[in-house]
Parts: sequence; C-alpha cells; structure tokens
Amino acid sequence: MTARGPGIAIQNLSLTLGRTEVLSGVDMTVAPGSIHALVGPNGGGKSSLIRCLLGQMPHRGTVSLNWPARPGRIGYVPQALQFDAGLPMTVGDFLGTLDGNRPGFLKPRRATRDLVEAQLARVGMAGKSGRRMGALSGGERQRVLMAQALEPAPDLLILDEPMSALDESGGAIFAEVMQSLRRDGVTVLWIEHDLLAVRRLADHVTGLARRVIFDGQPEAMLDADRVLDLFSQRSAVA
Ligand SMILES: Nc1ncnc2c1ncn2[C@@H]1O[C@H](COP(=O)(O)OP(=O)(O)OP(=O)(O)O)[C@@H](O)[C@H]1O
Repeated sequence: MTARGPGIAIQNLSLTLGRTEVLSGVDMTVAPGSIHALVGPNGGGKSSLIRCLLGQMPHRGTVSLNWPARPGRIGYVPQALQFDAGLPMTVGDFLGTLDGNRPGFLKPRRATRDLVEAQLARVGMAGKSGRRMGALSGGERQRVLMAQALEPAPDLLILDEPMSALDESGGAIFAEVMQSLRRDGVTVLWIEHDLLAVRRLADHVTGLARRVIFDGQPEAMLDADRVLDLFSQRSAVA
C-alpha cells in the first residue's frame, strides 16, 4: 500500500545541552510508512532526537519531514506523564478533549463518548472511562496515552518507550496496533529497550549512543556482539 506517513531525513544533527554534547553528527533516514525503532543505552540521546524532530530543541543540522502530499497529523506518546492522584480528571475527560471544538468543562457529546469507548476498547480498557487518571497503574496510563495518540488517526506516530509498563496482554495489544499502523501506511518512530519486541515488529533499527552506532535490519542487530556493542560502555557516551 502507498504510505500515507512522511519520510524523515536527519542530517548532521548535533545537540549540546549545557556542557553535554548529547547528539553529535547524527545522520539517519526513516522510510515513509515504515516502523523504525530507535534503540541504545540510557542517556544515548534518543528522547533528545525526538525533541529535535518535534522542534522543541535548538539543534544544529537539519531534520526534515517529507510528507507525501500536504502535512498530516503527528501522534506522540511521551516516555512518562504523571497525573496528580487527586486530580478530578477521568480517563473519559482526558480522551474527551479529543473533541477539540467543545470546551473541556462541558459534558462530551454522545458521539465523542462513543469514540472514547471505541478507543479504550482498542487498547484493552473498555468500560474504564470513569476511572481517575491519577489512580491508574503505570500500564493502564500507557494504554490511555496510546489511545489518545491514535485518535485522530496519525500519519506519523512517535512513541517513546510505550511498552515499558505493559503486561503480556498489553504487549499483545501493542503488537496488534503496530500491525494495523503498518497496514495503514503510517510512519512510526519508536524508542524501545525491548530488543525482542523490536525484532518482531520493526522494519528498521537505528542504534544511538550520542552518534549512530548501528543502522540496519533488526535481525542483524540481534547478533550477540552487536547487542554488547549497543549497550556497552565502549559505545556509550564517552
Ligand atoms: N535539558 C537538559 N539539560 C541538560 N542535559 C540534558 C537535558 N535533557 C537531557 N539531557 C542529557 O542528555 C543526555 C541524553 O538524554 P536522553 O533523555 O535524550 O537519552 P535517552 O537515550 O532517551 O535515554 P533513556 O534510554 O534513559 O530514556 C543525557 O545525558 C541527559 O542527562
């Protein structure tokens, strides 16, 4: 199928925060409609690269989104989003803000409530729209964040460790969602530490430790020496 997501071209990307060189001369390409994983050691600069892509960091070098026609929608699942335990906001309220033409303090329209229920069902959270956001477990919160990123349907989806708190059924649901995104031609840029999940689900992998230390097929990355290289002090930020 024709990709509806953009290609991404990153050239000579460098980022210095304070006195730390976080990214140095990073070149990478994401093919339109592909599931592209970003792996590497803690502090390797993966989230920072995403922030550059989203225009949130003053970087050097270029980051271009090449849309097939006009610019489309970007969905984003952040690494962590905390909600105050006492915050009187339910899952339904949170997802109901998807109805962008209506003030958040009004009761959502029937159609919006149906849409919220459908989105929750998609991530295995059917019937939980009345739960308070601050009272959700880590895995439930991640499922809700995934649901908000999938509606309205994105053309580019950026995921920052979306599986870190998911149980087995959450992982299976995530895999289904990824397959349906692939069928729809969505471009997915996915930060992940679970290399087996990357092997199962990604089309391409880039390893990042301040600079690009691996770029290729998931199978090649899982060669034992490669894994050691990816996560050892040798290749990490030094
Ligand atoms: N605002 C900031 N100011 C100074 N240093 C920062 C800032 N944000 C991030 N860093 C540093 O940049 C480096 C890269 O951080 P980043 O969060 O991009 O890594 P990561 O690869 O996503 O790590 P992890 O796998 O642990 O999530 C780290 O050393 C971090 O301390």
